[in-house]
Amino acid sequence: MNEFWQSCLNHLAEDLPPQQFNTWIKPLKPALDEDSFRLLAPNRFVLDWVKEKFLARIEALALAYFGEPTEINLGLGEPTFSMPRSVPSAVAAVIAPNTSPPESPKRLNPTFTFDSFVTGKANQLARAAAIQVAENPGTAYNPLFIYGGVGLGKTHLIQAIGNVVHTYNPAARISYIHAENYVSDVVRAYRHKTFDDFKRHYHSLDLLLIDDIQFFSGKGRTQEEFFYAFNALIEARKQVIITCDTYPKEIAGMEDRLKSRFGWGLTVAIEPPELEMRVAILLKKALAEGVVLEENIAFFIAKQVRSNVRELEGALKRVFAYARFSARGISLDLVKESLKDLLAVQSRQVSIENIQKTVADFYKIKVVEMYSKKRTRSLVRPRQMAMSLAKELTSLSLPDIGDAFGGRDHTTVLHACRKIVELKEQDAAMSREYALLLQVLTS
Ligand SMILES: Nc1ncnc2c1ncn2[C@@H]1O[C@H](COP(=O)(O)OP(=O)(O)OP(=O)(O)O)[C@@H](O)[C@H]1O
Repeated sequence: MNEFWQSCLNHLAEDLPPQQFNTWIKPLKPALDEDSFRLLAPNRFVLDWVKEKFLARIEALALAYFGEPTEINLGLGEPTFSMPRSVPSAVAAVIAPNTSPPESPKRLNPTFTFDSFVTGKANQLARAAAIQVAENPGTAYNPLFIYGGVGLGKTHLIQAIGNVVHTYNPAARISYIHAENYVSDVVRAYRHKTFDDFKRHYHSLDLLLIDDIQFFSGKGRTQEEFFYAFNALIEARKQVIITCDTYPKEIAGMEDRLKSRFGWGLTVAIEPPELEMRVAILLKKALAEGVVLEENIAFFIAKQVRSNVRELEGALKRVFAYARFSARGISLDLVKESLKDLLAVQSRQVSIENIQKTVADFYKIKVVEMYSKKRTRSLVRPRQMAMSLAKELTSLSLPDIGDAFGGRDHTTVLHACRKIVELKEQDAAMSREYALLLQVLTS
């Protein structure tokens, strides 16, 4: 069985993107039973995810290996994460009660909760990981690193963790800090020679939530201080949660030793919400203001505002304000009037030509190659990406899109859209590229 698992690991390491392999497959440990083959996951979160996404694949590998169907059972067992040597293994730690009086959670917004956070495909993994960490601070995933574009809910999610931890343990020392403020704290400590106080504060926390860490870029002294604080907290099994606009390895101007540490725990992405999720967010936000929004109106707004949730909220606020000032009810006409400027900008920006140009620039190919008949791999993928973005961002039909790509058939466009959905699910890099292009085109 051990030999099978080794061969299975080899296959999966080749098939899966490294991030997925390291997060989901590597922590599994084979357990030999009399008459069945069991894999032990370190926690329920990993167990459920593996069951849903990878079990069928592992069973297919078992069939190929043993030449007969082999049932694989999944169970819970000891974590097998290989943690850095200086870090104690992550087992059942709870936040230790403090001896000195608790600080109230710094700058936590009480409305940022898991309940008020709408879930969809774009953020379900990040939310599940956040819940896991909130329930097991310091032991589930440390650090938890959440990345994604602006206004997609990173701050909301990490503050929701802070709020849960505070509710479970009001004595926990929790600090939420935006990276820019952390930089200011370092500068202040430097000027007033108060690094001892600075260290005492940051090294004694139970939960550090640090937002938008890309702001540390190029700031050597800040990075050095953060390195010490990070090590001290992780070694003491205190939870660190970080958000960033990009994947750890891609943060420009960040020391390598920090980038590698950011990947020690779990790294999860938040992507721009899909249409139905945007509608759900609008309905929920409206309800929070005491307004029951009609679905067709929510769909209309959600179709126009695609870039991020902050903009979606902004559009909704504008509609509400317009309705109040003009003392009218919320109708489709009123929405169109109130969002007039925004709609004009959107329709100017997201033309199919714009999409083709942007995608061609991104992949460093010529725009004419979007229409050409050549089918080399280096052209096919960008073309499929552009078709899929055109489907999402314009109201053009499949045949119209096919026409705009050198007179291709609508089935080619459909195939492209499906292929991109599939690739986004399998390949983290692809998914990031898509999110990035979406954001560039709609911001
Ligand atoms: N899934 C969601 N459900 C409900 N509200 C959301 C969701 N995602 C984001 N929001 C709301 O959108 C607004 C912007 O979110 P937030 O500030 O968390 O984004 P961010 O990713 O941290 O952005 P930035 O990178 O600019 O800091 C907030 O008001 C937040 O409550």
